[in-house]
Parts: sequence; structure tokens; C-alpha cells
Amino acid sequence: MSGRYPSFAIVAVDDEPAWLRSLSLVLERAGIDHLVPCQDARELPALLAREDVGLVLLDLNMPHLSGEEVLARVAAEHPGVAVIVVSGMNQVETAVRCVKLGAFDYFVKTAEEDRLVGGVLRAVRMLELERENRDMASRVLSGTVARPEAFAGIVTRDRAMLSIFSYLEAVAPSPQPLLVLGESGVGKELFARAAHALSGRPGPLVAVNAAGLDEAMFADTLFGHARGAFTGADQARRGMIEEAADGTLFLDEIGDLGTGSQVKLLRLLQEGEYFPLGSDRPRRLQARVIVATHQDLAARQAAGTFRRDLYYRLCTHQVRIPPLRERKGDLPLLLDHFLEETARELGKKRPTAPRELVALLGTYAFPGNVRELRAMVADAVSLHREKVLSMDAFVAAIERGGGAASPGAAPAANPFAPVEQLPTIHDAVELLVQEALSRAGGNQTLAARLLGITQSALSKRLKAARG
Ligand SMILES: Nc1ncnc2c1ncn2[C@@H]1O[C@H](COP(=O)(O)OP(=O)(O)OP(=O)(O)O)[C@@H](O)[C@H]1O
Repeated sequence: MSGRYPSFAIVAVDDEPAWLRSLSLVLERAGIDHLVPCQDARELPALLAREDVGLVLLDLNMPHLSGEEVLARVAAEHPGVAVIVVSGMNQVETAVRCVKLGAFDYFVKTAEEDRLVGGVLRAVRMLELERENRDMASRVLSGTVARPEAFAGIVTRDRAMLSIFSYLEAVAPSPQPLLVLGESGVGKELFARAAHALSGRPGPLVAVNAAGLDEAMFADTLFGHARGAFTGADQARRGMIEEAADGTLFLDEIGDLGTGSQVKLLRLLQEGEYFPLGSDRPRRLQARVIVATHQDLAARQAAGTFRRDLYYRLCTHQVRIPPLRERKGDLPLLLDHFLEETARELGKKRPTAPRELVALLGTYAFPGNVRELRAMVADAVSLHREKVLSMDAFVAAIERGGGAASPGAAPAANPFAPVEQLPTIHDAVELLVQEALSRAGGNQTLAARLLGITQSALSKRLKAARG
């Protein structure tokens, strides 16, 4: 990746070199440095054929060719290229005619620069979204991930997770922030690292946990300070933003930011600039920002505890990592992965998991998600002596986890539908209990969980059946 923004070229067609130079400077200040000047409109067709152009900024009064002619031709021959007319003429009829010919927007040269920059940024954003959509649709349709190695650390075969891989690949090169949502322990940091790896940015990923940072610490951590900025600041300190130059700044637990820090972050994202404490020389934000939170940001902004403008700034690209209880199909893979990993770390032989262990885990809601599963496995493997792993550590951990049992999902189809002669209720219950006990390998705690009843209820039932 060249690192220029946007990833596509913006061609500015104007016969006045001074105007082209000043436009280039104004846009550069707004972070746009992929501008191709074109002083002769007759060269535009060749440029459009040669380069990946997304946007044309077009003057109307030029020698050789009229701007309106050029506009009509670009609209007809390159429907994917947006055209913004930047003209010296402040005439409503001309503007209306241009929009009818297919112009995306119309600006008067002498009017405020900010409006033109805003219009260009809007068009860039729209074009980026169009490209992302196209890219994503083709990836999802082909069901492929072009660079699976970026996701090597994420163990899953879940469809929702795999479609997040496709989405992340599509948005990874974007300079806009990425918001990663999901409960604690679902693997948000792993996704942030994958997005960084896919971004092609040569710099590092620098992670900052925002939880517990008050406003002053937040500013000092991110922006750094100049020597003598405050009592005790006898050395200048580089902020994490600078450490992450040309790479990614990963801000975790963003939902915990106080209002003052929220304002600071918003300003940083809006202006792309910041001041180290005690310094009056602005620095440019040269890192891509990825933020994560386990909190429901949409609800928090609706409740007024998270700034709405910051929320909208952050949520252009967002992913929600599903909790483990919504992807129980991943349990066998993750169990295998963590057994292998922990055994290696402890220098032990990898234990065999009892067959009914996955069924037991499937009855649990995992409020701590993958992190909780990982800890359970680590505990069980460190206690483990025999060849087959004992279920006791898991049963105890699940009980400690608040018995957040979630009985197995109801069968999709009625299992009695194909049966001609129905069993009596008594026989059906008896059969169900026997089946649960057999699936649980005789473990009553697990069998009770599979049946959605307490262990004492199951034990009473078994005693009654025997007596
Ligand atoms: N799909 C997965 N495959 C392998 N390991 C995983 C997976 N998901 C999570 N983990 C592991 O689980 C632990 C928790 O993951 P991570 O720190 O990324 O979660 P998080 O969502 O960022 O949590 P928090 O909100 O508490 O910061 C890490 O050790 C991580 O390596």
C-alpha cells in the first residue's frame, strides 16, 4: 500500500497552475494527498484510462474543451467516477445544469475553502463506502478470505465470525477508525491485531487501555509532553500516537472514557492533529485508530453518557464479535486449541478430553467468553494427572460461574413426528433421562444440565424410578 489517501486518485482539472497548487495545499491539510493535477482537459481521458481515479474536480471555463462537455463525457463513460464542479461562476442555472449532467456537487472557487474541503471529504467517503460494499459483496459471495494468515490466531469455524474476516479485509486499508464491539473476552484484541496486519501499515500496533485513565493521564499517554510541561516533567515524553506512527493505535475499553477525554479523542479524529502537553507545535496523527469496548455504545450515546458526535465518528466501520454462547460450534476447536497450548506451556503431554466434556461446556453460557474457557482449560490441565482429563475442574468452574446454565437448544424438528406409536409420558421421560445419562457418560451433573433440571431433581427421579 502506498499510504496515500484516499487509495484512489483525485484528478483536479484546471488551466490555472496557481489554483491547482493552492488546492493541493488545502486538501493536504485535510489529509488528502492523492491529488493528480491536470492542466489540459484534453489529457483527462488518458488519465482516466491509466489510473484508478475515483473523483474529478473540474473547472468549467477552460481553453480547448468546455467543462460541461467534459462532465457529460465522464458521466457517460465512467459512471463510477464522481465529478465535483469547482467553478468561478456563481450562477444557479449553471449549477443546476451541471447536477443534471451528473455532477456530484458544485462549488464556487471564491467561496469558503472549508465548504469545498467538506464536499471533497463527503465524496471520498461515499466512494470509499461504494468500493467497500463492492469488495465485501464479492468476498462474501465467493466466500473467500484472501489473506487467511492474518487470522491465524483466531480459532473458529463459525459463519458469523468468518464473515467478520471478510468485512475486516475489505475495510482494513481505510484510514477511518474501526470500532470493535463485543463482550469481554470474545477476542476483540485479536481482531484489532488482524485488522492491523491486513492494513499493510509498516508501523507497529500500539495498544492503550483507556480504562482507569483520567483526563490528564489519557492526554499524557496519547499526546506525550514537552520537557518542563509540568512539575516533574524533566524529560520530554513521546505519546503513544507518535509511537504508533504509520501503524495502528489500538484504544481498548473506549466506553470507559470520561467526558473530557471523549472531547480530546473527538478533536484528534476530527482535526487529525494534536498538541503534546506544553508544546505549541501541532503534530499530525499518522496512525490508524482502532477502538474497542465491551459496552453497548449505541445505548450509552442514547442515554447521553457517550458523546453522540464521537460515537458517529467512531462507528463508520464497526464489527460486533459474537459471544461464545452464540457460537457453540467453536467449542470443540477452542477446547483442542487450549489443551494443546496449555500442555505445551506446562511441559505436559496433551491430555485426552472425555467425550462428554464438549456437551458439558455446551450447557454453560460463558459470561467471560473465550478468556473464561481458556482459564478453565489451564486450571484443569495443571491439576491433571491421568491420561484422560477429569471433568471435575470444569464442573466446579461452571458452578462458580453462577450456574449460568443454558439448556441445549430445542430440537429443530419434533423428534416424535416420524414415530407411529407414541410412548407414554412416563416412558418418554424415562427414555430421555437414560439418553441424557448416556450422553453425559453417567455424570449426573451434566445429565441434569442437558435436561434443563437441577441435579437434585434428577437424583430424586432416579431414586424414585429404582424404588
Ligand atoms: N477465537 C479465538 N481463538 C483463540 N484464542 C482466542 C479466541 N478468542 C479469544 N481468544 C483468547 O482469549 C483471550 C481474550 O481475548 P481478548 O483479550 O482478545 O478479548 P477481548 O474481547 O479484547 O477482552 P476485553 O474486552 O476484556 O479486553 C486471549 O487470551 C485470546 O488470545
